[in-house]
Amino acid sequence: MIRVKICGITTPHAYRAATEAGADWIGFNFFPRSPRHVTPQQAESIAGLRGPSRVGLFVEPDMAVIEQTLAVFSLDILQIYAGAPTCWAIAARFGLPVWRAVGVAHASDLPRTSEGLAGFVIEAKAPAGADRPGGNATAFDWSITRNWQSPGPWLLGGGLRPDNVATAVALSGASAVDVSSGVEDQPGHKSSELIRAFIAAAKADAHQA
Ligand SMILES: O=C(O)c1ccccc1N[C@@H]1O[C@H](COP(=O)(O)O)[C@@H](O)[C@H]1O
Repeated sequence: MIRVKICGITTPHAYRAATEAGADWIGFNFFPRSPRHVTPQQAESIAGLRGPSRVGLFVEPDMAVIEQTLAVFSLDILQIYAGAPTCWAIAARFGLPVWRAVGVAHASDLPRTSEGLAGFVIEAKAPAGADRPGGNATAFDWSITRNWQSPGPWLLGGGLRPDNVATAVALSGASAVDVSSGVEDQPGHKSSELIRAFIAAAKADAHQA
Protein backbone atom coordinates (compact mmCIF):
# COMPACT_ATOMS: atom_id res chain seq x y z
CA MET A 1 0.00 0.00 0.00
CA ILE A 2 1.32 3.41 -0.95
CA ARG A 3 1.87 5.73 2.02
CA VAL A 4 0.73 9.33 1.78
CA LYS A 5 1.86 12.57 3.36
CA ILE A 6 -0.51 15.52 3.15
CA CYS A 7 1.65 18.59 3.66
CA GLY A 8 0.83 22.16 4.55
CA ILE A 9 -2.27 21.63 6.65
CA THR A 10 -3.49 24.95 8.05
CA THR A 11 -6.99 24.25 9.44
CA PRO A 12 -8.63 21.68 11.74
CA HIS A 13 -11.07 20.97 8.92
CA ALA A 14 -8.31 19.93 6.51
CA TYR A 15 -6.53 18.04 9.29
CA ARG A 16 -9.67 16.03 9.96
CA ALA A 17 -10.24 15.34 6.25
CA ALA A 18 -6.69 14.07 5.79
CA THR A 19 -6.77 11.98 8.96
CA GLU A 20 -10.14 10.40 8.21
CA ALA A 21 -9.12 9.68 4.61
CA GLY A 22 -6.12 7.68 5.82
CA ALA A 23 -3.11 9.99 5.52
CA ASP A 24 0.00 8.34 6.95
CA TRP A 25 1.75 11.62 7.75
CA ILE A 26 0.52 15.17 8.20
CA GLY A 27 2.95 17.94 7.30
CA PHE A 28 3.09 21.28 9.09
CA ASN A 29 4.95 24.00 7.25
CA PHE A 30 7.09 26.31 9.39
CA PHE A 31 8.68 28.19 6.48
CA PRO A 32 7.48 31.81 6.85
CA ARG A 33 7.37 32.55 3.11
CA SER A 34 5.02 29.66 2.37
CA PRO A 35 1.29 30.25 1.84
CA ARG A 36 0.91 27.16 4.07
CA HIS A 37 2.96 28.55 6.93
CA VAL A 38 1.68 27.93 10.45
CA THR A 39 3.04 29.00 13.80
CA PRO A 40 3.72 26.26 16.36
CA GLN A 41 0.73 27.55 18.33
CA GLN A 42 -1.52 27.24 15.27
CA ALA A 43 -0.20 23.72 14.58
CA GLU A 44 -0.98 22.78 18.18
CA SER A 45 -4.54 24.03 17.85
CA ILE A 46 -5.04 22.23 14.51
CA ALA A 47 -3.83 18.76 15.45
CA GLY A 48 -5.64 16.61 17.97
CA LEU A 49 -3.94 14.58 20.63
CA ARG A 50 -4.05 11.46 18.49
CA GLY A 51 -3.49 11.25 14.76
CA PRO A 52 -1.01 10.39 12.06
CA SER A 53 2.70 11.06 12.45
CA ARG A 54 3.51 14.75 12.34
CA VAL A 55 6.18 16.04 10.00
CA GLY A 56 7.60 19.53 10.51
CA LEU A 57 8.92 21.28 7.40
CA PHE A 58 11.80 23.74 7.82
CA VAL A 59 13.93 25.55 5.24
CA GLU A 60 17.59 26.28 6.17
CA PRO A 61 16.44 26.58 9.78
CA ASP A 62 18.24 27.96 12.78
CA MET A 63 18.42 25.42 15.58
CA ALA A 64 16.58 27.94 17.74
CA VAL A 65 13.58 27.94 15.41
CA ILE A 66 13.23 24.17 15.62
CA GLU A 67 13.75 24.27 19.36
CA GLN A 68 11.05 26.93 19.81
CA THR A 69 8.69 24.94 17.62
CA LEU A 70 9.23 21.70 19.53
CA ALA A 71 8.68 23.50 22.82
CA VAL A 72 5.08 24.13 21.73
CA PHE A 73 4.27 21.39 19.25
CA SER A 74 5.64 17.86 19.24
CA LEU A 75 6.85 16.46 15.93
CA ASP A 76 7.71 12.91 14.91
CA ILE A 77 9.84 13.71 11.85
CA LEU A 78 11.69 16.78 10.58
CA GLN A 79 11.62 17.50 6.82
CA ILE A 80 14.61 19.72 6.17
CA TYR A 81 15.63 21.78 3.15
CA ALA A 82 19.37 22.09 3.73
CA GLY A 83 22.61 20.26 3.03
CA ALA A 84 23.46 16.93 4.61
CA PRO A 85 25.78 18.37 7.32
CA THR A 86 23.01 20.68 8.56
CA CYS A 87 20.59 17.74 8.55
CA TRP A 88 23.03 15.62 10.60
CA ALA A 89 23.44 18.41 13.12
CA ILE A 90 19.66 18.76 13.42
CA ALA A 91 19.17 15.00 13.83
CA ALA A 92 21.86 14.87 16.52
CA ARG A 93 20.56 17.90 18.38
CA PHE A 94 16.89 16.91 18.51
CA GLY A 95 17.06 13.12 18.34
CA LEU A 96 14.35 13.00 15.69
CA PRO A 97 14.36 11.30 12.29
CA VAL A 98 15.29 13.75 9.54
CA TRP A 99 14.12 13.54 5.96
CA ARG A 100 16.29 15.63 3.67
CA ALA A 101 14.45 17.24 0.77
CA VAL A 102 16.36 16.79 -2.48
CA GLY A 103 15.48 18.66 -5.65
CA VAL A 104 16.16 16.60 -8.75
CA ALA A 105 16.17 17.16 -12.50
CA HIS A 106 18.44 14.27 -13.56
CA ALA A 107 19.27 10.81 -12.24
CA SER A 108 22.66 12.15 -11.17
CA ASP A 109 20.91 14.38 -8.60
CA LEU A 110 19.54 11.39 -6.69
CA PRO A 111 21.27 10.49 -3.39
CA ARG A 112 23.54 7.44 -3.57
CA THR A 113 24.06 6.89 0.15
CA SER A 114 21.77 7.22 3.12
CA GLU A 115 23.90 10.15 4.32
CA GLY A 116 23.14 8.79 7.80
CA LEU A 117 19.61 10.22 7.57
CA ALA A 118 16.20 8.61 8.05
CA GLY A 119 15.07 9.28 4.50
CA PHE A 120 14.55 11.67 1.64
CA VAL A 121 11.80 13.65 -0.02
CA ILE A 122 12.60 13.56 -3.72
CA GLU A 123 10.98 16.38 -5.61
CA ALA A 124 11.46 18.72 -8.56
CA LYS A 125 13.98 21.51 -8.34
CA ALA A 126 12.27 24.83 -7.74
CA PRO A 127 11.53 26.78 -10.93
CA ALA A 128 13.74 29.81 -11.65
CA GLY A 129 12.61 32.79 -9.62
CA ALA A 130 10.61 30.76 -7.09
CA ASP A 131 10.72 32.16 -3.56
CA ARG A 132 10.58 28.74 -1.94
CA PRO A 133 12.39 25.45 -2.64
CA GLY A 134 9.22 23.32 -2.71
CA GLY A 135 5.48 23.58 -2.81
CA ASN A 136 5.58 24.94 -6.35
CA ALA A 137 3.33 22.34 -8.02
CA THR A 138 6.30 21.39 -10.20
CA ALA A 139 6.94 17.81 -11.27
CA PHE A 140 10.07 16.16 -12.65
CA ASP A 141 10.48 13.22 -15.02
CA TRP A 142 9.25 10.48 -12.68
CA SER A 143 10.93 7.72 -14.69
CA ILE A 144 14.39 8.81 -13.48
CA THR A 145 13.82 7.16 -10.10
CA ARG A 146 12.60 3.91 -11.66
CA ASN A 147 15.98 2.16 -11.67
CA TRP A 148 17.47 4.09 -8.78
CA GLN A 149 18.86 1.95 -5.97
CA SER A 150 17.46 4.14 -3.22
CA PRO A 151 19.79 4.18 -0.21
CA GLY A 152 16.91 4.58 2.21
CA PRO A 153 13.21 5.32 2.56
CA TRP A 154 11.95 8.09 0.31
CA LEU A 155 8.82 9.95 -0.68
CA LEU A 156 8.02 11.28 -4.12
CA GLY A 157 6.85 14.90 -4.11
CA GLY A 158 6.26 17.81 -6.44
CA GLY A 159 3.37 18.46 -8.78
CA LEU A 160 1.30 15.49 -7.66
CA ARG A 161 -2.49 15.63 -7.97
CA PRO A 162 -5.39 13.19 -7.65
CA ASP A 163 -5.38 12.70 -11.43
CA ASN A 164 -1.66 11.97 -11.84
CA VAL A 165 -0.55 10.30 -8.61
CA ALA A 166 -1.22 6.74 -9.81
CA THR A 167 0.83 7.35 -12.95
CA ALA A 168 3.58 9.00 -10.90
CA VAL A 169 3.76 5.98 -8.60
CA ALA A 170 3.78 3.54 -11.51
CA LEU A 171 6.55 5.40 -13.37
CA SER A 172 8.71 6.31 -10.38
CA GLY A 173 8.47 3.12 -8.33
CA ALA A 174 7.78 5.23 -5.23
CA SER A 175 6.13 3.59 -2.23
CA ALA A 176 5.28 6.90 -0.55
CA VAL A 177 4.08 10.23 -1.88
CA ASP A 178 3.93 13.79 -0.60
CA VAL A 179 1.50 16.48 -1.78
CA SER A 180 0.68 20.04 -0.97
CA SER A 181 -0.47 22.24 -3.91
CA GLY A 182 -2.27 19.40 -5.66
CA VAL A 183 -4.90 19.13 -2.92
CA GLU A 184 -5.66 22.85 -2.78
CA ASP A 185 -8.41 24.87 -4.46
CA GLN A 186 -6.30 28.03 -4.10
CA PRO A 187 -2.72 28.52 -2.87
CA GLY A 188 -2.59 27.67 0.81
CA HIS A 189 -6.20 26.49 1.03
CA LYS A 190 -6.69 22.74 1.22
CA SER A 191 -9.77 21.13 -0.31
CA SER A 192 -11.18 18.21 1.68
CA GLU A 193 -12.56 16.76 -1.53
CA LEU A 194 -9.15 16.87 -3.24
CA ILE A 195 -7.47 15.40 -0.15
CA ARG A 196 -9.89 12.46 -0.20
CA ALA A 197 -9.52 12.00 -3.96
CA PHE A 198 -5.72 12.11 -3.72
CA ILE A 199 -5.46 9.56 -0.93
CA ALA A 200 -7.94 7.23 -2.65
CA ALA A 201 -6.06 7.46 -5.95
CA ALA A 202 -2.65 6.95 -4.31
CA LYS A 203 -3.79 3.96 -2.30
CA ALA A 204 -5.76 2.29 -5.09
CA ASP A 205 -4.31 -0.88 -6.56
CA ALA A 206 -1.16 0.21 -8.40
CA HIS A 207 -1.92 -2.22 -11.22
CA GLN A 208 -4.86 -0.03 -12.20
CA ALA A 209 -2.53 2.86 -13.11
O1 LIG B 1 4.49 23.83 0.37
C1 LIG B 1 5.28 24.77 0.48
O2 LIG B 1 4.91 25.95 0.45
C2 LIG B 1 6.74 24.51 0.65
C3 LIG B 1 7.57 25.57 0.95
C4 LIG B 1 8.92 25.37 1.11
C5 LIG B 1 9.46 24.11 0.96
C6 LIG B 1 8.65 23.04 0.66
C7 LIG B 1 7.29 23.20 0.52
N1 LIG B 1 6.43 22.14 0.22
C8 LIG B 1 6.87 20.82 -0.08
O3 LIG B 1 7.14 20.73 -1.45
C9 LIG B 1 6.81 19.45 -1.95
C10 LIG B 1 5.93 19.51 -3.15
O4 LIG B 1 4.90 20.37 -3.03
P1 LIG B 1 3.72 20.48 -4.13
O5 LIG B 1 2.82 19.30 -3.92
O6 LIG B 1 4.33 20.49 -5.48
O7 LIG B 1 3.06 21.76 -3.78
C11 LIG B 1 6.21 18.71 -0.82
O8 LIG B 1 7.26 17.95 -0.28
C12 LIG B 1 5.84 19.74 0.19
O9 LIG B 1 6.03 19.16 1.44
